[in-house]
Order: sequence, then C-alpha cells, then structure tokens
Amino acid sequence: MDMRARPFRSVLYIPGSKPRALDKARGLPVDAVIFDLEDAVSASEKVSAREVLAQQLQQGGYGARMRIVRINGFDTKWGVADARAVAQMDCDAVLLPKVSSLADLDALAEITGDLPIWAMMETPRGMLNAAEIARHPKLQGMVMGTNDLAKELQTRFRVDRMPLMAGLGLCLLAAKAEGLVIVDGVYNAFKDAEGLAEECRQGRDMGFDGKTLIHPAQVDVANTAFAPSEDEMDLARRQIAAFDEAEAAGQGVAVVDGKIVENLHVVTAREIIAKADAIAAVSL
Ligand SMILES: CC(C)(COP(=O)(O)OP(=O)(O)OC[C@H]1O[C@@H](n2cnc3c(N)ncnc32)[C@H](O)[C@@H]1OP(=O)(O)O)[C@@H](O)C(=O)NCCC(=O)NCCSC(=O)C[C@H](O)C(=O)O
Ligand SMILES: [Mg+2]
Repeated sequence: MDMRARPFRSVLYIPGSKPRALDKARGLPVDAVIFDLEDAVSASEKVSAREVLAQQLQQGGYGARMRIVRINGFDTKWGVADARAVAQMDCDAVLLPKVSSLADLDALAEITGDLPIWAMMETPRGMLNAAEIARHPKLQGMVMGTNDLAKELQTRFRVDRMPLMAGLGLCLLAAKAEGLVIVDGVYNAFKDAEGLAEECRQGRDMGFDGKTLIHPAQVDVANTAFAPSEDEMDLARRQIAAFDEAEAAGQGVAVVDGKIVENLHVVTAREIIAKADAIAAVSL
C-alpha cells in the first residue's frame, strides 16, 4: 500500500502508561496514534507501561487509526526489551527515537523483523544523514522531534521556527525523495489553538503530511489544516476538467483563473482529490 495515499493529518502521542488516555484514543478522530514508551513515561513506569500497552492493544478498538509504538532508544536500559516486546504487540509500526544513522534502523530491524519502522528525526546527525536513513527498506515514515532538535541546536523558540528550518527541510527532501510519510513536530502550548493553527499552516505549506499532537484538544485544528480545503478541491476539479477538455482538443495546456495548467498540475490536482476521498473514507 502507498502510505502517502492514507491520511496522517493528526498523529497523537499517548503515554503508554496511562490506561485512561489509551482508552480515550479509541473515540478520537485521529489518523494515527503514537503509543509512547519514551519521553511521556517516567523511569519508574517504563517496565509496567510495556505491559499496560500490550494489553490495551490486544483489546483493540482503535479502528482505522494507524498504531505506532515509540520505544526507548538503544542507548537506554529499556530499548532492547521494548523492541522485543513491540515485536509481539498488535501494532502497525515501531518508532525509534533519535535516529542518527542507517545502522540504528538495522539494529532495530534485527529485533522487530518485518514490522514497518518509523524514525524520529531529532538529532543534528540525523538531519545530516536523512537521505541515507530514508533509504532503509523497512522505513515507512519520519516524525520530526522538534523539541529534541531545538535542544541539540541550542536554539531559542521563535514563532516562525527559523532556527529549525534547515533540519526540517533536509528531512522533507529525504522523505519525499523516497516516497515516505513525514509528520511535523509537536506544538507544546496545547491550550493555544491559534498558535497551533498557525504552525500547522506553516507545516502544510512546507509539505508535511500532518502534525504530531500531545492533547485531544489539538486534533480538530490539525485535521482541518492538513485536509484539502473546499477552495483547493474546487480548483483541482476545474483544473482536471479544463485539462481533459484541452487534451481532447489536441492541446497540451489549459488555462484556469488566468494560470496555465499542465500535466504536472493535474497530477497534483488528482492527489488533492484522492486525499479528500481517503479522509472521507476514514471519517465514515
Ligand atoms: C499534556 C498533558 C500532561 C495534559 O494532561 P491533563 O492535564 O491530564 O489534560 P486534561 O485534563 O486536559 O485531559 C483531558 C482528557 O484528555 C485525556 N488526555 C490528555 N492527553 C491525552 C493524550 N495525549 N491522548 C489521549 N487522551 C489524552 C485525559 O486523560 C483526560 O481524559 P478524561 O479524564 O477522560 O477526561 C497530557 O495531555 C499528556 O500527557 N500528553 C502527552 C504528552 C506526551 O505524549 N509527550 C511525549 C510526546 S512529545 C515528544 O516527545 C516530542 C519529541 O520527541 C520531540 O523531541 O519533540
Ligand atoms: Mg524527542
């Protein structure tokens, strides 16, 4: 399956140690869930969280939502046992934090076998090696870890995220070159819907497939921002129709709203319609 045909507008982190939140996700309109064993779980709960999560996944009820489990890194005492446990869980993919090289993914694949892999992109070395990381045969998607990246780069917070742009851009190029899904980092101020909407808009403009989220209150904002708008769909339909008409008349170019429409624009227009159809299908 082409993963990019599937919506990833909203990707919600849920602490693997919190049964109430794990249960709540069964009713939230999110496209994917990251069941977290890493940063959202305290050291004292790391081992019990594995068990709680395995039971919740076995119970099921997550519907069409993609189920991704984030493990602790292999530089921690929990990483290897997490990977072994996830290989037995009822989930769709495993997410490795702080991926810096292809070798990190090889080490994970040795344990998790055929389970698809996602990579947290959040270290300077990961940014520099993004192109080779993206070529790993088991890799399905990238998740930006903008908190860790900001920490490693010793940046200050800026609304325009200018200090992070080089890293975000390198990962976007790498993911797009290999046809991977790529989702943007979290917006920490989970009560600030306006700020989130602005950052979602920026992420969508840049080409991200969606946004990682930390609280249910953020879901609707991300779902709206990363779905094709009515205006986009209207334009896409008119472009397709105008181009079909031009082609039937033996011409290679149409004009819509004073702008040329070539074959490549029609490819984009069809992708917009396909994305809207895919969203409609999961919203049923
Ligand atoms: C941020 C929170 C700690 C806030 O929790 P809380 O104060 O409990 O929020 P509310 O009282 O408003 O919660 C209302 C209800 O919603 C449920 N809830 C809250 N958060 C989630 C969630 N993430 N998923 C599902 N359900 C959730 C509560 O249980 C309440 O339910 P109910 O009682 O039935 O009404 C908290 O939101 C939280 O822990 N969020 C997740 C934090 C997290 O996952 N962090 C790690 C990922 S971010 C990261 O690591 C980024 C990356 O690596 C990087 O480097 O950038
Ligand atoms: Mg991180």
